[in-house]
Amino acid sequence: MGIPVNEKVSVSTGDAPEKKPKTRFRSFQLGIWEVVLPVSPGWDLGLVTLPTASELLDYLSIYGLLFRLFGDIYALAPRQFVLFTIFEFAQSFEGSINLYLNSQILDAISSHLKGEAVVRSLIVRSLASRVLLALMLGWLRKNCERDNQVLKDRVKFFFMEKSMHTLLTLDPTTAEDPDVKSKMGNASFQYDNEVWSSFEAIIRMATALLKSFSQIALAFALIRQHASAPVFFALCVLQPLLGIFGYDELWGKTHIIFCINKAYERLAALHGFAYSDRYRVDRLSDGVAEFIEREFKKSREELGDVSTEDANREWSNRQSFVVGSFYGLMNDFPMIYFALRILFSPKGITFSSLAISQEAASSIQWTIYMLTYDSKSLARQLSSVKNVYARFEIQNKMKDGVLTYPRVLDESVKESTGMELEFRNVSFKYPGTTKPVLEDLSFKIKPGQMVVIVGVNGSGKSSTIKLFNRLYDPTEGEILVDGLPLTAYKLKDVRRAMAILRQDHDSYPLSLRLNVALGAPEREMPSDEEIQEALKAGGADTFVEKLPKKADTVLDPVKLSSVYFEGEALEEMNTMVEEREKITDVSGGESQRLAAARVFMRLNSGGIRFLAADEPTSALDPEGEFALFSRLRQERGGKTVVFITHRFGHLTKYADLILVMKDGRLVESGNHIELVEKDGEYKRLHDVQAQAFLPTTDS
Ligand SMILES: Nc1ncnc2c1ncn2[C@@H]1O[C@H](COP(=O)(O)OP(=O)(O)OP(=O)(O)O)[C@@H](O)[C@H]1O
Repeated sequence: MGIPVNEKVSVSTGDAPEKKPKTRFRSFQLGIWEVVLPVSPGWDLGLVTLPTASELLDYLSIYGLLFRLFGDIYALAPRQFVLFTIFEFAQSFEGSINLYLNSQILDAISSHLKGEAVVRSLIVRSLASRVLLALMLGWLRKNCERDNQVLKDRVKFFFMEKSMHTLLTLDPTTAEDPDVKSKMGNASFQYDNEVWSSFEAIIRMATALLKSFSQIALAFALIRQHASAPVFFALCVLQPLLGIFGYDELWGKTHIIFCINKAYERLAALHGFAYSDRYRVDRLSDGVAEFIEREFKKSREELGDVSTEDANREWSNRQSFVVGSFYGLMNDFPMIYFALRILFSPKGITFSSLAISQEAASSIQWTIYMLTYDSKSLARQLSSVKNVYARFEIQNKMKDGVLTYPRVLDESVKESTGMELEFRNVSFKYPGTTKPVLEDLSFKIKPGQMVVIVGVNGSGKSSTIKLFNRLYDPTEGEILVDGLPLTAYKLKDVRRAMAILRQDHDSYPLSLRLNVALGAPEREMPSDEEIQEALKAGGADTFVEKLPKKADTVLDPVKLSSVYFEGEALEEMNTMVEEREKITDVSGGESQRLAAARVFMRLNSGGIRFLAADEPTSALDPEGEFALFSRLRQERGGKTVVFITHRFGHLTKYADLILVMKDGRLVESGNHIELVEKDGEYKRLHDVQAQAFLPTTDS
């Protein structure tokens, strides 16, 4: 292991230096790359790093998890679990049985070569046993396949469902916590089965160990009469053992590789620009293509003959040829030893002892390699299992209330008049930020009122709406709903009584029908008529009608196809994939109409006492905007309604209350007439809009 040139050692400060132990890094230059590696507190042996005491303790706690893991998997499919484990362990004896049978055949061949009598039945029995064993294991393997698949899928979906449940119930503050984020990880639907991979790796390691030990034990039993056997074994394991100390590859280590050659970076960027579909139109305009070619040539010249070999290979190239040759020669030590024995002391060496020793020794070599390679990945996989289980323990930071909502204490009051909402000196900062986005906000919205919140960009309007349904809790102050603290109610109940059309709405990667049906998630699938009604109310019916699959269109289908193209069928196959996985583009306005349809579905499902619409018309044409506002206003009956809009001309004249926000504060409140008379922020915003419609005085 050579010490790299240009090595620098640095210490990371991290985000919270007082909490995390500081990591030391070493960095050095390899060709056009800078490689940064953490300096491990353990003893770095090249291929493996011996763990520190605290890491050892950590491993022990991880191994405690195995009982839970095995218990859970057993409970999911007891029969399949038992079959899988028995089969895997049974396979580990295959090697030793074969070794034993081989030794019998080799002994017979050896006797034959020495001109001694051969026991034919022994050879036949050994050969037949080998064939029988291969057939039996093949048959078992085939029959276990289905059971293994069942076990694997049950494990996959069990942990997937549990992880999804955690994810779906996280409040935004908890979800944004870096620790929670790292526990949740990035899941891929098709390939993510980390728990199964870990389980398989554990079993694989255990069976490999068993296999090697049984082979070694048998080999010793078979050749123990030869004094040379222990020396021979020692030579066989020398190579892999020394390999642990001397093997020095970059890929097995934690590292970052940065490119530090500006010309190479520019070449990569220009190449990306030339190949990306995204810039096709730009490339064709204004002579951009020639510019790219010219710059590419210039950067190529600037790069010169500097090696652009990847960093992993550059790393390996550093090893001296003497060390490399020595490791190569170590592979042949056993053979060299036998050759020398034949030259100087041939007594006791037989043909079969040589072959059996060689076979057992290669098994030891393989086990050592496997243990060194797999132990690292096993530790990683076990810590990912630990992560999976830690996910299920994540507690939401936001505490749920206990009161049901609505509080129908008086049975005579059946009809809802809407929700009463009061902010008392509310201030709010987003988690992880220092600047309050809302400051000392106090207002009261009476049941059934129609309220419009106005203010310039960034004044805090959307943040206020996020506090209404407890996406976040205020950092200071209190919000009351129907006279009681919002935090006292069951979150689910309060959210169920609200319909919110958010500004940053999105279309879901599901069919348009489901996009709308999700407005009323408690219900069974709504009928076609109900979906149509909601689409119509949201103004989305016309564009949905024009789509070939109408409400069954999936805007952005999940890509599960995998294709390998070769030869003439290429074009047709391309078309087949495109047809199946075609993305249906909708405009911003159409997507907004779809979100509105979802909210109408929610309103139609009943029980809604509060409706908020945060700039629901920003992408709509004026006609669409007017129609949507009119339909939303019609929904007022029995509800408190809050609108946020920059184009408030349609609305403020109907509003019972207008809240004017600026820099996170409430600067004015009242109705349209009162606020115009006040001649303040509202009047200013109002006049800017009115100005656009006045005749221009320019000549
Ligand atoms: N998730 C977030 N994390 C941190 N800061 C945020 C977050 N969302 C909004 N902000 C900040 O909070 C402030 C108020 O934003 P908010 O969206 O509430 O304003 P707004 O009045 O609705 O603006 P607009 O009219 O542009 O929609 C802004 O400075 C914004 O950058």
